[in-house]
Amino acid sequence: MEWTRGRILGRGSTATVYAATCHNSNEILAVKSAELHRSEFLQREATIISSLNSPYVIGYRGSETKTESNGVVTHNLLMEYAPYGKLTDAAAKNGGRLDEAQVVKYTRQILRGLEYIHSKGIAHCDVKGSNVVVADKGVAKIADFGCAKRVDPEVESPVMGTPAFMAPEVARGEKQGKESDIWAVGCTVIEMATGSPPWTEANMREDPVSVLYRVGYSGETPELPRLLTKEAKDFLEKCLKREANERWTATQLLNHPFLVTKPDIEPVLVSGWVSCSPTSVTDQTFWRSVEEEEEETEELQEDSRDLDRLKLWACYSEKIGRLRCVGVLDGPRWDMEGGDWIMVRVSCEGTMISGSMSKNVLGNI
Ligand SMILES: Nc1ncnc2c1ncn2[C@@H]1O[C@H](COP(=O)(O)OP(=O)(O)OP(=O)(O)O)[C@@H](O)[C@H]1O
Repeated sequence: MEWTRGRILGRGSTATVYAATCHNSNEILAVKSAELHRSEFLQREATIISSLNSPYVIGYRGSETKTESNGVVTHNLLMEYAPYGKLTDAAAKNGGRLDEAQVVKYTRQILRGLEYIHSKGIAHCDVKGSNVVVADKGVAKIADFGCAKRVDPEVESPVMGTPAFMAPEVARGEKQGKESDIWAVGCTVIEMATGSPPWTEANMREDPVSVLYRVGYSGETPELPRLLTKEAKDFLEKCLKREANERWTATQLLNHPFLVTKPDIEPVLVSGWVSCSPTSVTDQTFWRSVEEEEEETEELQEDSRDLDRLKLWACYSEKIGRLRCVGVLDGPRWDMEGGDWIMVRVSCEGTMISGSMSKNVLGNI
């Protein structure tokens, strides 16, 4: 497919997402790109989303490896473009949090997406507000399948995701599946309703290792936002059961009174949401040359590399290093996206945190 790269829409821990136009159809696309030698997650994501087709999952438009004009070989995942950005942007534009009617609407759409994904035997493994995008007509769609995997109880696979959204069994490194996605839906509802992920007391915000310990071993469940109705709190309790097998499924939750008794509201699409995104291919101010972008990209990449190297590593290396020393963690990937919460992706053979040893290790931190 012939296409032209436009400006940067967003940057994740593994790739950069650009707007692009398709030459044949003039459709605006989102193209997620990574250098080929660092595109393992992107290629996995492409394989997974190419097998999916739902109005509540970001649409697949193709994937390819390409040599750019500067000689760099990139892998590119072409996707449907979501003009209203991330769900967390929607909350930010609404004063930091969404009202309950909006929470209901988006939760319903997220669960419809998850019901479909789960029916295909796939777990998303990183459900959170910043991995849900708002597409045409204000429809929320699940995006970023970089952590997703086929659920197979026979195959041991590393746990992934974002600490504040991890279910207890994931934080302990035991297993990760459809039930863990449901816990993350509960956390995402809290995030939409309050503007912050769960476990965000002042003294916990900066320390993902403490969050992992608390989620995994404290026996606590996240605090339910006081302002929510009784129905909403009951819904959250069904998501946030510490025992994975007691959690409701996506299908059951779609029939919970919190979601069935209220009609969908019309989306409130505040124009400010689209501050950096085109609404049509004729929005020429949006389309800057790739050269301009490349300059900016190089600068930003340099900045983010510095941030990665200096700040994140300095902050966390000591604690994480202690875990790595005992073979608990190997090669974690850190990302500060989503406020103060970092994403953990582990490329080791086993699990991230295993059983009682890590409990002791974490207990010493
Ligand atoms: N289809 C899309 N349409 C519009 N913007 C998008 C789209 N997909 C992603 N983005 C933007 O690009 C950003 C980065 O995308 P994404 O989260 O998929 O990258 P990532 O490298 O996998 O990030 P993460 O660190 O969360 O894994 C998003 O936060 C969002 O702002």
